[in-house]
Amino acid sequence: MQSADVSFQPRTPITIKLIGLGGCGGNLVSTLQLPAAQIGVIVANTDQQDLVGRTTVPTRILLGPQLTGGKGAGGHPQVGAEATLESEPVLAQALAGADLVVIVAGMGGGTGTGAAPVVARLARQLGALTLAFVTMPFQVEKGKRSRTAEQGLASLTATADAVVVVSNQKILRFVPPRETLSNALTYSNTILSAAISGVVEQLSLPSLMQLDFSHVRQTLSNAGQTMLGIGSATGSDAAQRAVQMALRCDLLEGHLMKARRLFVSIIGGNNLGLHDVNNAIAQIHQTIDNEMDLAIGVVSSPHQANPDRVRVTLIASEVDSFRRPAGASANKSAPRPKPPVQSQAPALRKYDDLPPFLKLHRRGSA
Ligand SMILES: Nc1nc2c(ncn2[C@@H]2O[C@H](COP(=O)(O)OP(=O)(O)OP(=O)(O)O)[C@@H](O)[C@H]2O)c(=O)[nH]1
Repeated sequence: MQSADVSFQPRTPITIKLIGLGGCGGNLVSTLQLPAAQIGVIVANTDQQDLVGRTTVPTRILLGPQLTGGKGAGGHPQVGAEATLESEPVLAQALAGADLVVIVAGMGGGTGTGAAPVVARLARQLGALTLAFVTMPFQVEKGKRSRTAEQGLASLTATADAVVVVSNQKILRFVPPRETLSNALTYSNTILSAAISGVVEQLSLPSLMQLDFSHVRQTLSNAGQTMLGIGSATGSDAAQRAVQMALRCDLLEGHLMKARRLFVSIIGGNNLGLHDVNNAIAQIHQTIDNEMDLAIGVVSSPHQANPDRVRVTLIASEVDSFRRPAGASANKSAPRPKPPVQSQAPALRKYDDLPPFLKLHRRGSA
């Protein structure tokens, strides 16, 4: 069993800019609880009313005032994209100096879908590692909205470094039949918020383990569409159980064993136990392929309300998803995955610490 050396390490601070696009993106970034001093939060929308009325984020950008007059994109991504191009100089100013740009948007409408690829291209041109967190629509929104969302996702995947997708429809499968649509949205927002803060907090707080930004950049740049796993637990072996949850997460689309790059964020409170973290990291090494490029970060967050809670976010990228020059073979350089290893770590004893959407699913499927 491999173990990890866990000790306090200094880290060069990086500049992070988080930008929420359209209604969904604006909602999400406005409600995230983040160590604000280190992170520049921006919301941008074609809808002036939304910008004025629904967020208190200080940096608000009206996209395409000449084109749309602040009246929204009317569900047309082409309008969202053109409005964003019109506002590119303002956006460039807001994003300047960022090492990491995190884009948040809902795919399927006009603004987020059209703006996200334009902002991703701009952020990369400015030299930032560019990650996008997006929702895909519910089936009830089907038809044009779904097609719009698929096209938007394809275009975003071609421009951002890495894209984390949370499908509203998939979340609905974990929600009891009588639950309201707005509660389903809350579940989806909880997952997205957990994933975003897992990355942003990890990279903005002092590190307990050596993880420099250049390694994160190497792991996530040109990663394409990724897999997401999240876990959360409290108690004496919280880190181990949270890691187990993330490794087995129902949200993971694809096979973790086929992943070639893996970013793992472990965030605890003031009571984070070093032996627990050490065992959790050993567990990750046991589960994944030795050839995988692995970037693990561990931080203890003073902002966390419960000092016993440990949160884990895992972003994995399969070799088939990497963006590569046309004509290059996907599997040529990929080492063969080793067969799954039977974990020697203790099995999950209870699911009480899981976020409710996963808890419901586990119970329902047991
Ligand atoms: N999880 C989650 N999804 C949302 C939320 N709001 C909207 N969505 C999803 O995101 C998609 C796009 O909606 P919006 O973000 O409101 O659209 P927009 O980008 O502002 O586009 P326009 O209104 O046409 O300018 C919707 O089809 C929903 O599936 C939210 O608060 N949470």
